[in-house]
Amino acid sequence: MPVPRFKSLFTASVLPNAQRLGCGAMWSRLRTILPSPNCLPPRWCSGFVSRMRYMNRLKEDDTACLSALHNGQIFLFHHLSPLLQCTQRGTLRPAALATSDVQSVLERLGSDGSLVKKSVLVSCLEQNQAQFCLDVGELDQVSVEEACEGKFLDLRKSLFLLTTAEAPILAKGQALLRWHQTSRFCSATGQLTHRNQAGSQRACSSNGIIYYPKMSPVVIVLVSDGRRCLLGRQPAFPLGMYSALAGFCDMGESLEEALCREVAEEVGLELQSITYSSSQHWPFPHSSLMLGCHATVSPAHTQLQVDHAELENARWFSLEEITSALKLQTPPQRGDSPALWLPPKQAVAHRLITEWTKQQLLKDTDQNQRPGSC
Ligand SMILES: NC(=O)C1=CN([C@@H]2O[C@H](COP(=O)(O)OP(=O)(O)OC[C@H]3O[C@@H](n4cnc5c(N)ncnc54)[C@H](O)[C@@H]3O)[C@@H](O)[C@H]2O)C=CC1
Ligand SMILES: [Mg+2]
Repeated sequence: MPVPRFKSLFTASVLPNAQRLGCGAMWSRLRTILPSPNCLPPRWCSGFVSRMRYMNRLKEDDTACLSALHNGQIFLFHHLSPLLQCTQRGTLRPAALATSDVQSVLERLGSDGSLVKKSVLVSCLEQNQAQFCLDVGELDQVSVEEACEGKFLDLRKSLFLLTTAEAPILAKGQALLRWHQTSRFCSATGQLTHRNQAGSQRACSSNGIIYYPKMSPVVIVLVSDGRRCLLGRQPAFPLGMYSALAGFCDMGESLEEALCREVAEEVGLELQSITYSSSQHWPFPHSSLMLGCHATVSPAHTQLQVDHAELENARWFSLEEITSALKLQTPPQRGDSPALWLPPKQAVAHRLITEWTKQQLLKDTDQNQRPGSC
């Protein structure tokens, strides 16, 4: 049961006294917890080990990867926007097309057969059927859409709309495709680099230096004062949207140091305790590994000093405001009275907010059940 488990671990990390602590004392109280089971990859189902080892082999063996590509599936992109199809139930899903079908569409549209080889390996289904992503930006967008009965949609919009488990594959595929598009030259020699068949690395054609896809570590934290949680709003966010505070790690920083610095910089608060929740790959603006945490501040020190160069606004939200916002189905439109709109379900920020909400609701239930409470 993820909720009670989260609850016990979370409360274990909250400091018993609401006293302000220096960094030394705080570090000694930091705790790291495992993410709740539903955040773990599905490794309990049979075949996980064999699939992971198969994927690893495909990254090392170009011939095996090419053969896997011929028998695999491809998610198409057009200038980094994924191809989506409409299901019979009217929902959207990423178009996973058989490689042979993609090959015939490309040939019909006048492309030579070599384009398919530019696919990058992203995942593997049961029975070791490999999945790839391919950008067909050099072809006419509408012709590909018609031939594949789908639409290319901006990835950010796609992630808001998709509910399928394939959304992270699109995020990973886009990040990998973008990395290849922007890493064509060796930064040491200026010579062309060439990729392996899986697309998991590139090597300089002159001196053999190997480059791997880059990710930036980003910390994201939901700060609580025990009663309320703190959310911030950047000017570029959609109307009404507030999210957990986030920031890129500086070179040399630990997760905890980055969290404390970001919160101090953006809202002028000092953290008391930090609890790790879960992480997520996030393709924007380039490719980030989001490290999601909960943190507390002393209820006696909650006065915000918002850095308006970074945030348009930041404020404390009550449990009632958050539970109402979690129920909203459609985003506020211009002209509506400003309602709080939360990040999409696929975002780690959403997970942090729902975890905090469950935690607060359990706390309220516990308090109401205590002897003497009315
Ligand atoms: N998945 C989720 O739930 C959420 C994800 N995010 C992501 O977190 C990221 C970081 O949040 P911000 O508040 O924007 O970060 P931030 O508070 O560190 O500010 C961004 C600034 O940091 C600088 N910077 C330092 N290192 C950088 C790097 N490696 N790449 C790009 N800029 C760098 C740039 O000047 C940039 O303008 C955002 O790009 C956003 O996409 C943010 C909120 C929710
Ligand atoms: Mg920030």
